Amino acid sequence: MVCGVKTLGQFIIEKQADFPYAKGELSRLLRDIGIAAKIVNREINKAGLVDILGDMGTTNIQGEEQKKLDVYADKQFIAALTSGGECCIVATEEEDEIIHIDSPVSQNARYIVCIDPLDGSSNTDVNVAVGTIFSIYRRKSLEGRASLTDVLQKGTEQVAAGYVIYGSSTMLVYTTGKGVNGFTLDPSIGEFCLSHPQMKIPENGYMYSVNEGNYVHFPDGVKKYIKYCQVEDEATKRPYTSRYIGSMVGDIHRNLIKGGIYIYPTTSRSPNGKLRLLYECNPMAFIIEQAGGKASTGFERILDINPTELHQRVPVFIGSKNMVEKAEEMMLLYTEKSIAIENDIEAKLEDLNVIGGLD
Ligand SMILES: O=P(O)(O)OC[C@H]1O[C@](O)(COP(=O)(O)O)[C@@H](O)[C@@H]1O
Repeated sequence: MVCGVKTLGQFIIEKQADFPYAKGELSRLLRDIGIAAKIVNREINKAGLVDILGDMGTTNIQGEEQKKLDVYADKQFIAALTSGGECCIVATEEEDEIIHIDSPVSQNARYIVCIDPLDGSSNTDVNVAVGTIFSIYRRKSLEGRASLTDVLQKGTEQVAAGYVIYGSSTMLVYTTGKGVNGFTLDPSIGEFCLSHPQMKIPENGYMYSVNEGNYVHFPDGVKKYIKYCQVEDEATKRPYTSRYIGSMVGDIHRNLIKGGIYIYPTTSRSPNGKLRLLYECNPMAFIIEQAGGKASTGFERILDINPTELHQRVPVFIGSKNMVEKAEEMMLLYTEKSIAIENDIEAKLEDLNVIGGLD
C-alpha cells in the first residue's frame, strides 16, 4: 500500500485469490494493458507538442480516416500484449484481420484480447476525452494455433473487460465479473490507484446521450424515446438533460457515475448501427451489467449475441436499468406499430387488387 492508496498491481494480485485456479496470467495481462495505457496517456497529454495530432492519411477496414493517435495507440497495445507473453491473439479496430502473437514468450498464451485502442477518434485533435476499450477471453481451442473461432465468442464468455478514459484525469475501470473498480492515474508516482471501489450505476438517471443530428434517420422507437426524455413531467424529473461527448467511453463513464443512457441505434444509413460488438459493445455491456445497469440492442441482450464477424456492428442501448427498459419498451411498441401499419397498407392494397394484379 503506497501512502494509503492501493495500486492497480496490488489490487490485481489481491483479487487473484478470488480465482482458486489462477496462475497469474490474467493478472499479468491486465498489468500489460495498464502499462500501455500509461504510455498512450503520456502522448495524449502532450499531443499538441508532438507530431501526433491529425490524420494518418490511411483508412481502416471500417472505412474511417485513421488518426495518428489511433495508429500510435494500436501499436502500443499490440507491443505490450506481444512482449507480455499472456496473449495469443489480438483483435483491434485498426487492423483488418486478427493478429497472431507468435513471440517466443507467448507459446503457451491462453488469452485473446479484443481492443479499441483509441475510442472517440473524432475528439483526438480537440482535447476532448477519448478512451481505450478492451475485452479479454480465454481461448476455447486446446490444440495448435488459436483462430478466429476463438475470438468470435459471446460477450457472456468474457473473463475481463475494461476501459481507460483519457480525460481531465486518466482512469482505468475494469471488471473480472466480480464488480467494477476504478483506478485514477497519479502522474507523480506513475501508478493507477484505487479511487472508485465497487462502482454502481444508479437504476434511474436523468441524462441521455445520443447523436440527435441523426434524428431523421432513427427508428420510430428511438424518436419516441427522445421525445419521452424531452417531455415536461416533474414526477419523473423530465425533461432529462442531453449530453453527448462523441466518445462512447466519455459518455458511458459519466453515466456510470451519475446515471444515464447512451444510445447508438440503427439508422437508415447504417442499418446495423455504428459501434462494434467485439471491442466496443461487449466490454462496455459487461462493465455496465456488473455495475447493475443494462445493455441491449433495443430488443436483445448484447452479451447474448453470437458474433459472426470480427468487425460486426450492433445497435446499442446501455446504461441505467430503468432507462434502458423504457427505451426497449418504446422500440418494441413502435416497431410493432410500424409493422402493423405496413401489414395494414399491404392488406388494403391487396383488397384493391393492386398487389398481385401485376402478375
Ligand atoms: O460521430 P458519431 O456518429 O455520433 O459517433 C460517435 C461515436 O463513435 C465513436 O467515436 C466510436 O468510433 P471510434 O472508435 O472510431 O472513435 C464513439 O466513441 C462515439 O460515441
